[in-house]
Amino acid sequence: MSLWAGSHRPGFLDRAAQEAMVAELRAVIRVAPLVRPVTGWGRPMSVRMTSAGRLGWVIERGRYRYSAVHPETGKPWPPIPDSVLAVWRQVSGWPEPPDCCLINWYGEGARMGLHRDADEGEAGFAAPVVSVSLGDPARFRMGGPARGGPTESVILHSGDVVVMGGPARLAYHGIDRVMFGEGDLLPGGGRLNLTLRVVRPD
Ligand SMILES: O=C(O)CCC(=O)C(=O)O
Ligand SMILES: [Fe+2]
Repeated sequence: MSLWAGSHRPGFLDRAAQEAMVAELRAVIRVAPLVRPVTGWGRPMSVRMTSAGRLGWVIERGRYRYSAVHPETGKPWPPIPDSVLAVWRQVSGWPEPPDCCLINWYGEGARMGLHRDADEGEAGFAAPVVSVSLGDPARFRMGGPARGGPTESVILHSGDVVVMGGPARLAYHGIDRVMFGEGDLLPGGGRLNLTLRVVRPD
């Protein structure tokens, strides 16, 4: 059976809900600016990132980790917007709120290579990762638990929600490409993606 069964919720957010969420995210980004993390290989990622919540995901001197403060401002992350927490409550099936809302910004040409979300600790893996897409459509690729296994892809549109839980929680996934400028939610084009995670470092 496909890992996709039941996990992709196309059109979960209507246009008004998407616009309201973007306004809340812009307020977050004003306080916690987007940064371009540099990988362990010394290469800047094409995606720009920031976070909301108790913890944010950062790369510090090539090491991936969760931090209580923004890497440039040194300040705590802003709270996760209510509209985002509402999505988590509706789809996660998890009794507690997420600790981290990672905010990814894809400009023209940005992509994300196949990876697993694997920095949340064993207890964190028990909860699903919930992803929200806003703006331009993108080709999302998902495989299995092993690198190099078979993959399938799907186009994620603005307002779509994906739940990566159970056997899919530690599956490889990534963004092949963004159809830059094909959406009409964000003036000037681009894609915002949110991933909500429960983080319980071992
Ligand atoms: O942009 C996406 O849809 C996926 C983002 C992602 O996999 C991540 O931030 O870990
Ligand atoms: Fe991911």
